[in-house]
Amino acid sequence: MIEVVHVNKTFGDNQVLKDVSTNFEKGKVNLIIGQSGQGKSVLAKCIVGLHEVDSGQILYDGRDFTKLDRLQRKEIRQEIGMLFQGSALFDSMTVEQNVMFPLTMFTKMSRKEMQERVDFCLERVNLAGRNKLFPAECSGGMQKRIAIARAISMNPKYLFCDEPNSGLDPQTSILIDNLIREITYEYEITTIVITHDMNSVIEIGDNVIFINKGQNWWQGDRKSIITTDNKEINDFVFASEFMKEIKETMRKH
Ligand SMILES: Nc1ncnc2c1ncn2[C@@H]1O[C@H](COP(=O)(O)OP(=O)(O)OP(=O)(O)O)[C@@H](O)[C@H]1O
Repeated sequence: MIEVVHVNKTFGDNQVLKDVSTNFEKGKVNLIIGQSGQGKSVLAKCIVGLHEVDSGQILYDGRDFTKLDRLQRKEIRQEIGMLFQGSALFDSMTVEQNVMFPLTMFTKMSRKEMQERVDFCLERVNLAGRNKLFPAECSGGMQKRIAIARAISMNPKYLFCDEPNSGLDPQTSILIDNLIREITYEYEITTIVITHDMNSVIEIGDNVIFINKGQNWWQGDRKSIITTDNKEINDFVFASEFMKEIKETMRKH
C-alpha cells in the first residue's frame, strides 16, 4: 500500500497540491483521474520522488519516502515498475534487450537467469518468441505489452502507469487494461494508473481518486462512481451523452 498523507506542493505562487491525503491499495488497480492541469502528474511525481513535497508524507508500506536518504530511496525505486506514456522503448534494442535492461542495470543475475526471467515476462504478456524483433517491427499494442513486460521484469511491488491507453484503439485498450488488472491481482501489486480513459474507470477502477483543484475531491470504486451525486465527478466522468446512457443503464441494474 502507498499512503499519501497531507501532501502540499507549490511551484512559485501556484499551489498545485492542497493537503492531499489518499491510499493506493495493494493488489488493486488504483486510478488517478481528473481534468487537465489539476495536479495528477504532480501527485504521481511526488510519489516517486521526481518532485520533493513541501510538506506531508508518502508511505510505501509504512516507509516514509520523504524522510529517506538517497540510498534508501534507491531501494524503493527498484521495487517500482514504470509504464510510461508512449511506451518509451529503446529503438536500437530488441524486444528481449528492452525487457532485460532493468535486470542488467539493477541486479546481479547471471545471463541464464536473466534470459529465463525475460522469457517468463514475455510469455506473461503473450509475446513469447518475439525476443529478436525491434520495437519498430511491433504494433502500438505490442509495444505497450513489451513495456509492461519490462515494467514487471524486476518483480515490482508497485506499478505506475501513465496513460497506458493513449494512442491505442478501443479493443487494444481493453486488452491492455485487462493485462494490467490481471498482473496486479496475480502478483498483488499496488498499481497506480493515471488515465483519461473513462472506459478504464468503469472496467478496472478498483479505487478511483478524482483530483480536482489540487485536492482529493472524491474517492471510491467503479460501482460507487455510478451512484455518486458528487456534481464535479458526474460532470467529468459522464460528460458525453454516451457515458450518461451507460450510467443510467448501470444504475437500473
Ligand atoms: N515542473 C513544474 N514547474 C512549475 N509548474 C508545474 C510543474 N509541473 C506542473 N506544474 C503545474 O502544475 C499544475 C498541474 O499540472 P499537472 O501536470 O499535474 O496536471 P495534470 O492533472 O497531470 O494534467 P494533464 O491531464 O494535462 O496531464 C499545472 O498548473 C502545471 O502548470
